[in-house]
Amino acid sequence: MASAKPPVEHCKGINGLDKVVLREARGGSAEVYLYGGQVTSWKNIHGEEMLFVSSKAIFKPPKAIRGGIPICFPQFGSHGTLEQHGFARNKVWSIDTNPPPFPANSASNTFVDLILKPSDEDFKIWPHSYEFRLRVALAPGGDLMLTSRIRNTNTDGKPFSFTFAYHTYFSISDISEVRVEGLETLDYLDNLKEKERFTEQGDAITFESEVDKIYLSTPTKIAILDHEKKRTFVLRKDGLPDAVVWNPWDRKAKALADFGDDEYKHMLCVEAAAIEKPITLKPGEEWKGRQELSTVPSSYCSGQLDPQKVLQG
Ligand SMILES: O=P(O)(O)OC[C@H]1O[C@H](O)[C@H](O)[C@@H](O)[C@@H]1O
Repeated sequence: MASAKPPVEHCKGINGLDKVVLREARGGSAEVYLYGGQVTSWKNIHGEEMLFVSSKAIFKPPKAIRGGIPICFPQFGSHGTLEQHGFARNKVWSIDTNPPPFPANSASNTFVDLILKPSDEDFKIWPHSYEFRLRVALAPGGDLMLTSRIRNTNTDGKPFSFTFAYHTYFSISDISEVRVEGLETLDYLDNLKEKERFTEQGDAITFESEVDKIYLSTPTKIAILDHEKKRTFVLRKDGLPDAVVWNPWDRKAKALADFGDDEYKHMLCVEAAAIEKPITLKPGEEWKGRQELSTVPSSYCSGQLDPQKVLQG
C-alpha cells in the first residue's frame, strides 16, 4: 500500500541540489531549494503551477535560478556596490532547526525554516554579521506565505542598511492578457530611464513593451488579473512598501542566457520590495518582511473580481 507523502519532505532536486517539498492536505504544494533559499514551485490544489521557472534556468551555483521567488538581499538591483540583487540568491542556505517562535496565529503547520549567515568569505564582501531567517509556509487551502526576519548580529556596534525584494515570477497565459491593479496613480522610478521618477497614469497597468519600474509607497494588496486563465493572483505584503514590475520583452529576453526567447510572454515579475528607503538595523535589531500569495478564480461569481473588493477586501 502506498503511504501518503509527508507534508514536509527533504529531498534532492535538479543537479542533486537539496530541496524541501511542502504539501498541504487539499493538494497544494510548494518547493524550496536551499540554494538561494528559493521557492521554485507553487501549485494550487488542482496541481496547476502558479510560478514561472525558465526552461533554460541553470540550477547550478553560482548562477541564480531564473524563476520562482529569488530573494534579493542585501541589495536590490544595481542600487549599490554589491553584485546585482545581492548575494542571498547565490548562497546555499541551511535548515533552521530552532527558529525563534512565530506569533501563535501563524495558521500553517506546513512550513520550512531556512537560515543564512555570513561566512568569513562573505564578510569580505559585506562586512556585517547577520542572521536571515526565512519561513516558507503553505496555508490550509494552498496560500503561499514567505516571512523574512533579518537581524543585525554585529558585535562591533555598527548598524547596517539593506534593500530587499521577493523577486516573484508569476506564470501567466499571455502578457497581453494580463493587467495589474493596485499601482495606478502611484509614483515610480523607471529603471529603463536611469531611475527617473514618474507618476503612473490610467486605470490599470497593461503590457505592450519592456517594463522595469519600481512603484513607491504601494498598498499592501496588489492584484494580477489573467483573463485567459480566468485567474487572479493576490499579493499581500507587510513591511515592504515598494513593488517592482518587470518584464524583459523580446529584445532583453534574447540577451538573457538562461531565459527562452519567447518566455517573456508567459511570465510577469511583481516584486514586494523595500528599495527607495533602505532598511537600517542597529545591532540586536530585527526587521520583518512578509509576502502572501493567493489566487482567486475569475469565474467566481460573487463579485470578488471587482478590483475594489480584490484590493480592499
Ligand atoms: O537578471 P537578473 O539579475 O535576475 O535581474 C532581472 C531583473 O530584476 C529586476 O526586476 C530588475 O528591476 C531588473 O532590472 C532586472 O533586469
